[in-house]
Amino acid sequence: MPRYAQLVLGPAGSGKSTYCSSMVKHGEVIKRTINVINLDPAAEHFDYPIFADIRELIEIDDAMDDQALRFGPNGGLIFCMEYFERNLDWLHEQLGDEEDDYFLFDCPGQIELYTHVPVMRRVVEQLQNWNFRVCGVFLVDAQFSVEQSKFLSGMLTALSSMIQLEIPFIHVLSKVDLLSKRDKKQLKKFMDPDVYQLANSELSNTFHGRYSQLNKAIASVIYDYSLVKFYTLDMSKEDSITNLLVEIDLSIQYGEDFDVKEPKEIEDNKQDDE
Ligand SMILES: Nc1nc2c(ncn2[C@@H]2O[C@H](COP(=O)(O)OP(=O)(O)OP(=O)(O)O)[C@@H](O)[C@H]2O)c(=O)[nH]1
Ligand SMILES: [Mg+2]
Repeated sequence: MPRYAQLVLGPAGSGKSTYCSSMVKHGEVIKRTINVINLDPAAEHFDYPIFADIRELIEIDDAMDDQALRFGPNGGLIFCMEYFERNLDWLHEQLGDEEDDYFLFDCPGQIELYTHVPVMRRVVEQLQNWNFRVCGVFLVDAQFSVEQSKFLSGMLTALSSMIQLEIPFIHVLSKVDLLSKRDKKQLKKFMDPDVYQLANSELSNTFHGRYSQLNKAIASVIYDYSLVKFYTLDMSKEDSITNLLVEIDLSIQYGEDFDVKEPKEIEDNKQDDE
């Protein structure tokens, strides 16, 4: 039987840890045990119970305080993640070997880890070798996505991570509860976007004329892949989390291998007949 994992990715502050905590709470409501593993060596506070924590293996201060290494925060993070990559046995041990387990990996916010450093790719490959079905949940703060050019930029980052990791991706615009009515309306237009139309809608004075050519060229890359579609997430609404989890479950075929359980009444009737 497979196990399931969501890699929770996205830029710094996009709401990854908050998402993990909300998913754990939602899991309690729907009677699904969801375990969270912290993969951020620089993380400090958690609102969720930690199943395993990379900081037990290595933490950011180990790389920054070491007199021989003397890394800053970003170099230190890459060093820690490369150390983690060389010690994936630690992760294997933490994961144990229960069937049907469901894990969320709360990842660091440094975007280069998904776009061009191979660490996360190796983690994905290893999880797949351990019989995990893995999907990426890529969060982008909705507040930075209500302008066309910023939305395109978010899409591009998501797309390059998706290409690098080669797993099903669910793209999420987070923190929708913080948007004004007007911004929510604007965002709706982007949800299943015609990217050409998006790029064309920039203003057309001289600067914007050239800028819009660039946006159009970028839009055509996204359109050619036709892979990036965003879902919105409003943590204040249970439906929003429910709908998102349905999409994620579909992407990793969660539950497809479960035994079909008969409704309790049918089982009780059967027992009565015997
Ligand atoms: N209103 C609102 N605030 C949110 C939401 N998600 C996250 N936040 C807030 O945004 C800030 C950053 O959230 P985190 O969950 O720590 O973001 P992160 O992506 O884990 O950040 P890093 O791990 O530092 O990259 C916190 O102050 C959260 O309370 C949301 O859906 N709604
Ligand atoms: Mg976090």
